[in-house]
Amino acid sequence: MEPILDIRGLTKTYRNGVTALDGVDLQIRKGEIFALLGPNGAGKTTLIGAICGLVRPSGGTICAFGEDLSKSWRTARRRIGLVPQEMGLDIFDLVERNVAYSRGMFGCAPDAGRIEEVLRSLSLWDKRKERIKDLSGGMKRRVLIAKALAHDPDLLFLDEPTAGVDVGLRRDMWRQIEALRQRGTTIILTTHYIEEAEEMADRVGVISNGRILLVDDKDTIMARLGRTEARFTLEEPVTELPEPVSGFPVHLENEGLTLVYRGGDGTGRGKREVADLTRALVQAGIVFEALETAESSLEEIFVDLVEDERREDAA
Ligand SMILES: Nc1ncnc2c1ncn2[C@@H]1O[C@H](COP(=O)(O)OP(=O)(O)OP(=O)(O)O)[C@@H](O)[C@H]1O
Repeated sequence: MEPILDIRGLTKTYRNGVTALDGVDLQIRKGEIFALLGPNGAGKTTLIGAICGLVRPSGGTICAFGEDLSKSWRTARRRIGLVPQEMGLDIFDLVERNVAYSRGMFGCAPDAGRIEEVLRSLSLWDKRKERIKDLSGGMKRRVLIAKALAHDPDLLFLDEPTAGVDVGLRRDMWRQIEALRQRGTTIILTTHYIEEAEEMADRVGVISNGRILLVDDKDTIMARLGRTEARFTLEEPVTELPEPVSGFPVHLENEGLTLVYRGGDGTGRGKREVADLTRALVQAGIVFEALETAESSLEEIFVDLVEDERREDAA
């Protein structure tokens, strides 16, 4: 299937010489939720800005809906929505009028029903006659989201939409995203809340230093890079590990009182090895009082990947 968004060799060097994008290749599938993860300054906002026409790329191509954006900018823009990180609202305007105006900006005919639907879904209906300046920070954020949805975009960008918002708004947000997914909207979001990416995204991309380090199905990433950690609290301190215990990926901590296993690959091998290790400990006469196990999260995978890349860059 042809991707809804096809980015090839995209580069961006700002006037101050900072290279924010360094040869980005990325294909987004129609209808998916794609989470773009990366540390501060990785290039996420620049990438979104380049696609949404806010940042002029230095090189490379962006095709959206099968057309080169540099040639068919106007038509593509109508089908793209953006919830930016920064507020850019006319604070003296009324909520409803501002959201309706946004729809018109994209060349769409007025549709009071759609505006009502959007406002209601974001709990803004009761505030529709208020001036934006009189709203709380979270409510202003809802207006930004409403503006991005007012023209029914096929491709929606959410640049850290839930940063600094309360739990209620975050829940509304994710409900809204789920409803958009049902309608077939393609969504690209950047987030620092990795548990949200874990929960919602179909695919995950990791960007660091303007380069895409990895793109894959979320489940594949978890399976390929996931790790199991098991910590055995021993009854007596141990100085040396006998065979076959020493054959497992284990080490001692806490002056020999804790035996730590780290291994597996997220396919269940880790859990099987921990079961084998438990038997090996019993056979070796090493008594343990407690056992804690944990599977690594997307967050740990992400941190490991970015740290690996930093080490490689430093070498
Ligand atoms: N207008 C600009 N002029 C010069 N440099 C810029 C500009 N905008 C961004 N940069 C630089 O480009 C790099 C990428 O920034 P960008 O905002 O795209 O990262 P980000 O991944 O969105 O970061 P964050 O998570 O902090 O929002 C950073 O080094 C940043 O300082």
